[in-house]
Amino acid sequence: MVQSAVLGFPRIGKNRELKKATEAYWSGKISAEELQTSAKNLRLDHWKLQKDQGVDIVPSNDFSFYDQIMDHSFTFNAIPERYLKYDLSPLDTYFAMGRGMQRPAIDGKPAVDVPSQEMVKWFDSNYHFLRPEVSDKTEFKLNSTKAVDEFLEAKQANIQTRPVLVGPVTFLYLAKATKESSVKPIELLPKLTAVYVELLKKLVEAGAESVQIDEPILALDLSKEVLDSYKSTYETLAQGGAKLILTTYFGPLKDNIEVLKGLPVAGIHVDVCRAPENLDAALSILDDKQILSVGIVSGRNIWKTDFQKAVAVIEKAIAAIGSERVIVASSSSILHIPHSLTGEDQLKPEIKRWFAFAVEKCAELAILTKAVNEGPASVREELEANAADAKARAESPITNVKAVRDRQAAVTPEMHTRATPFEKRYALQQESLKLPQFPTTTIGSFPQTKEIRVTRNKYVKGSISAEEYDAFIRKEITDVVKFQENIGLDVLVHGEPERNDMVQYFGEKMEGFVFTVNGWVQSYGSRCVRPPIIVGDVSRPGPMTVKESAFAQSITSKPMKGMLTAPITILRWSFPRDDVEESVQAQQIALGLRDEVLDLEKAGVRVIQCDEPALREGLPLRRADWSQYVDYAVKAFRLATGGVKDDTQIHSHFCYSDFNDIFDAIQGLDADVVSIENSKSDMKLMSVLSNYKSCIGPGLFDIHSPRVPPVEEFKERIDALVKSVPKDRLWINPDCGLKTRGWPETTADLENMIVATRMARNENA
Ligand code: MET
Ligand SMILES: [Zn+2]
Repeated sequence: MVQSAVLGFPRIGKNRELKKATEAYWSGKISAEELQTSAKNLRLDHWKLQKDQGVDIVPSNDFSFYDQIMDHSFTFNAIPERYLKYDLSPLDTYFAMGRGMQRPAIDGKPAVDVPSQEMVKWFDSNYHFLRPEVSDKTEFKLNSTKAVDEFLEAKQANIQTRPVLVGPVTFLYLAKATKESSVKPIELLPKLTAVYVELLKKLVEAGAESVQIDEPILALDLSKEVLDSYKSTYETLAQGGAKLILTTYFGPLKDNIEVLKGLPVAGIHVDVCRAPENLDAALSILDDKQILSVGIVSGRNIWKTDFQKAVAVIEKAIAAIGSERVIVASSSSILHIPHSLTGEDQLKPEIKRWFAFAVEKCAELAILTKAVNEGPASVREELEANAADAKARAESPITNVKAVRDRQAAVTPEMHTRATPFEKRYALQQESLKLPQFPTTTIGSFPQTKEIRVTRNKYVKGSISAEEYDAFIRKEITDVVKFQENIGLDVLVHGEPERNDMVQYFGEKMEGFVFTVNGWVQSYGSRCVRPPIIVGDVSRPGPMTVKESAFAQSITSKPMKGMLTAPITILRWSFPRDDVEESVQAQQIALGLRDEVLDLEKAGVRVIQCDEPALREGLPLRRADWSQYVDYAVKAFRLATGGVKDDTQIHSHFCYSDFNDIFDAIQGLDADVVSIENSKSDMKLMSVLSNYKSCIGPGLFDIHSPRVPPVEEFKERIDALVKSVPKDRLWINPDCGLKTRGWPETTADLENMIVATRMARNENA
């Protein structure tokens, strides 16, 4: 009999209960015991929920208070010394690793001041993990029995679970060596694997019938050294006596499949949503007993699974190896999708029927499994309903809008190109904008005060009128403009007070998007996001930002920068469609933005910024796929911005990433000025900066921190930059928008930045 399996369930809870409980604990409102109790209740709820939907194999140890990788660092005692010296409780040590800790001395306990571990994106998802830190001094040992405890907790509730562990090769591959250590993390595999064996033995003793061991790095380009390590590592792991299901996801295994051949594991899981070819690849290397777990229900998007296609794939696996050896599974953990569709009553029924969130995906797994075990007749109604939903979606007018498609068909290469090369048009812009050397600017948003949020909520709820809200926004803009004039910034912004979020704001103004009320997904720790969903062809019915930007420009003689979110960021921070290529969706968004850019220009806005912070994260996992992505991403930006006059200045902005990999792409955008987050990266951008051909503003202060750098520090940074960037190409700005900061530090930061800039101008005139 085929069995169904979920690889990991969203842990934050239907109404973000976990977020609320952990934040309450952090602020001292509830005790550690109360926090543990609510976590335990959530775990139990989630196991029951999955069982109730009919899932056979449900995961345990997929729960985490902060991040699953950090749980492994903690479990295996990869805890950097700096977190141990304060004698914190284990739970507080753990949270300190995740979010840092700063508190004054109290009751004879010393003051604590320790930053968090480094946070990194989980492959190409929007989930973030805390990068493990190891050194030759790391003493791997079992520091926590979380995996065993959670297994037993479920068992006590009469639920047999399959514990999830992140595999040792993936763990060390994602780790970094501590500053003091020169060890290559992967060299520590033998030591770490020995402790995994101990843990596996404990799980077997506790009654675990099999263990899911995740090795997602197998979807990456790997060195021979890493690939070779699989054999010895898994031979050692076999001593643990557990039936291991080696689990891969997020992409094609390609040649990496070879290292799985002959490994002493009970089975292999592959993602056939992202890479259908994984099915044949896996079938070709299994021995005659190994299980194949077929990841056919996507853990990465919110679309209903096409049952007809899915059944055909599963049947193929059954035909090859027999139903006893096939598992029907989610492609990856489903933590990347919202909890459930229940309560999303604002969604039009004709659109809601296209979606399946986590709970609904569990039901899908059960239906598919029944279909292959008992025959299609056993779930006829479900199969028919699913086919009808798919048909309705394919035929829906919103998924194929003629006007949008016609416009796409008429896009010409010239539309991606500014009329005049940078050198020449920049001279014209200088003439018209009359900016000093080292022009100063900000990235767009100013502090989103409580008053702004409260007033916006009132407007959304209808308790104030559109006129009252407009007047409020105008006053906010006026204040921010005056502030910038007073402290002496050169290129001003309107401050973005009208925006809830840089993607949602545009989604709401365009056709083709829908929004959930409760579709939260964990991004990192207790932070959750609620991505818009792209459901149809995207277009822009009318101006989105012109009113605010034109007003802001009308009250100052300084240049006002119009502020837009660029195509890839809108696409990446939404749930994209799965029925149309992402390149097509990016182009649709770009055409809408193009109209906006031209309308801004018409309204007298001479500087326009299109933020593309998500450009880096869209890079495919395999290098061979990069150029195709970069090509359409760059084209989308150029299509959005390429139609302006020579003396209209196009800016772009990048943050949250390591830019080395996309520096050519950034150059390819042909923007006149780019600002790049830089302050946290120890100015490591420096080496590439000198090669940049247009203007560049490396961020001068970290907007995530309330700390205000003194003037001297700003001056040092500017001096360092002047050495690598041509003097007439350097712009001065913060790392990113200021919306999460308060006014006092914003004022102090910007004042110091401007004083230092003036000093630098005097020295470099
Ligand atoms: C994450 S990038 C943010 C850019 C946006 N213009 C802001 O200033 O907030
Ligand atoms: Zn930013």
